[in-house]
Amino acid sequence: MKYIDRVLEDVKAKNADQPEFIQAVEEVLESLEPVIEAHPEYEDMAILERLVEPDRAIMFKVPWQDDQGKVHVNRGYRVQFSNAIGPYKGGLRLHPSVNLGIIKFLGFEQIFKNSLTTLPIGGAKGGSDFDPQGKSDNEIMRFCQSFMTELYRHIGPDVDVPAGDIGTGAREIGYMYGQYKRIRGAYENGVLTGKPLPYGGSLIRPEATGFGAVYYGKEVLSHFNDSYEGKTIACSGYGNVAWGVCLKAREYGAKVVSISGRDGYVYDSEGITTDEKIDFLLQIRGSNDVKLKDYAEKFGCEFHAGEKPWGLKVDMAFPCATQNEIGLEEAKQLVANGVKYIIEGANMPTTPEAIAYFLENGGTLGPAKAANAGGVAVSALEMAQNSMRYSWTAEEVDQKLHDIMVDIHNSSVKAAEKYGLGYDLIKGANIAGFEKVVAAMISQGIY
Ligand SMILES: NC(=O)C1=CN([C@@H]2O[C@H](COP(=O)(O)OP(=O)(O)OC[C@H]3O[C@@H](n4cnc5c(N)ncnc54)[C@H](OP(=O)(O)O)[C@@H]3O)[C@@H](O)[C@H]2O)C=CC1
Ligand SMILES: O=C(O)CCC(=O)C(=O)O
Repeated sequence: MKYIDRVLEDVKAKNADQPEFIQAVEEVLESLEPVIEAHPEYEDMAILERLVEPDRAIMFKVPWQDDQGKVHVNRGYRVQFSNAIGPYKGGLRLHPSVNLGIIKFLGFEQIFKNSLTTLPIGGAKGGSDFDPQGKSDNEIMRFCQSFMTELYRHIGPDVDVPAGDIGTGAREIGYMYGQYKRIRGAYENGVLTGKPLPYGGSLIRPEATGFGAVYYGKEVLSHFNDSYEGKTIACSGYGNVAWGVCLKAREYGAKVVSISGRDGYVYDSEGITTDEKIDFLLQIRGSNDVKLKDYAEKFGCEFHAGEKPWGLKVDMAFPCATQNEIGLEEAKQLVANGVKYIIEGANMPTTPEAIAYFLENGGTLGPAKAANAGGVAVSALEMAQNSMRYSWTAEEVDQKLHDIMVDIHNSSVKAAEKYGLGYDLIKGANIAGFEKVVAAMISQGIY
């Protein structure tokens, strides 16, 4: 049996209850086939076995008290995958669907994504099955404090640096940092990124993932002598990433016509292009009672309960909500409507069947680990600013982010071309991310 197949079989056997993790590993390993063929020595070094097994997976209880005095217990996770090229780095997801397999898939993806940024950050992810929706500010604070009361012993500015993800924004990071500082008795603000500005947050971090995805998309469009001008975009989610996409797409002359949540999607044929509309996304994200339906009512557009926006007739799709939100049926709808580009803002939003169908039918897909790497890239820039005890201007950070996204696109293209794969952004991103991590692993000896 071929090396890759043997490793994959082993991953499937050992992690049978973790379908998302298996899906992420399968995609990466399949991409690496030409690299493994060119480097038979990797088998003896067990490079793939060492990559698919996290350095450690920490699971802990998170007890917290609600406003009525009742105690609840959630499960917390931190999976530290690889610190070959820098401290472990990756977000914290707070969502009821969180389990070990989901955190492992996200942490595994993070190894290659972080490598692509060219910055010195390893791969990790964490979170909890706590649902912030419907909770008061005080309940969220008590949860975050309890979560950090265990997490603090596993992290540090040179050890592991968590950040936001679904359900974790600047407010949650602030509560967690306060607790970390209290326990450690040290300022150490480089221990978390995505902090609010007054104590070491970086300008452009909130915008970074969405801006980065649009910058990356611009490189893809340029490859086809195309541009954003006049394009319509179907976007999912209404959170941090979707908000950044709306802002930057407007600047480039494109318009986002949909946003979505778990209860359905809004179709705004005029485009989410005014400051009032874009700011309203922040209100939905930050409030417990403002909902997508309210957007539709306020701005006089359609709300489609229980549906996804992938049947809309648009030019581009930016999935910015969650994993596997575009399946085969949705890919067929996109192709039938003439959508040529999917740029993944969310992590692993497109299923393997959907990707295969979309590509076979002439579409181009910018994979998550490349397209949404802008968020973690600016997190690494936040770490750099914290170390220097200095802040760059918004223009400086934005320029660095832009250059990093161009570089991610170009290094993916180059890596695919090196192995005769043509313009293959998925395989190219996996190979480019892998090559740097493996070089570091080999030079550091077996561990
Ligand atoms: N924030 C960042 O810097 C980065 C984020 N990402 C990825 O981008 C995606 C969005 O993250 P972000 O914007 O930060 O998160 P937010 O919490 O700000 O927003 C999440 C959005 O996704 C929707 N969503 C979440 N789960 C589901 C679900 N099961 N079904 C339908 N909709 C869902 C939410 O709607 P509702 O509230 O109704 O569930 C909300 O609109 C995630 O995949 C994340 O991993 C990737 C790189 C960096
Ligand atoms: O900024 C970070 O460290 C994490 C971003 C993240 O969670 C992601 O890239 O998926």
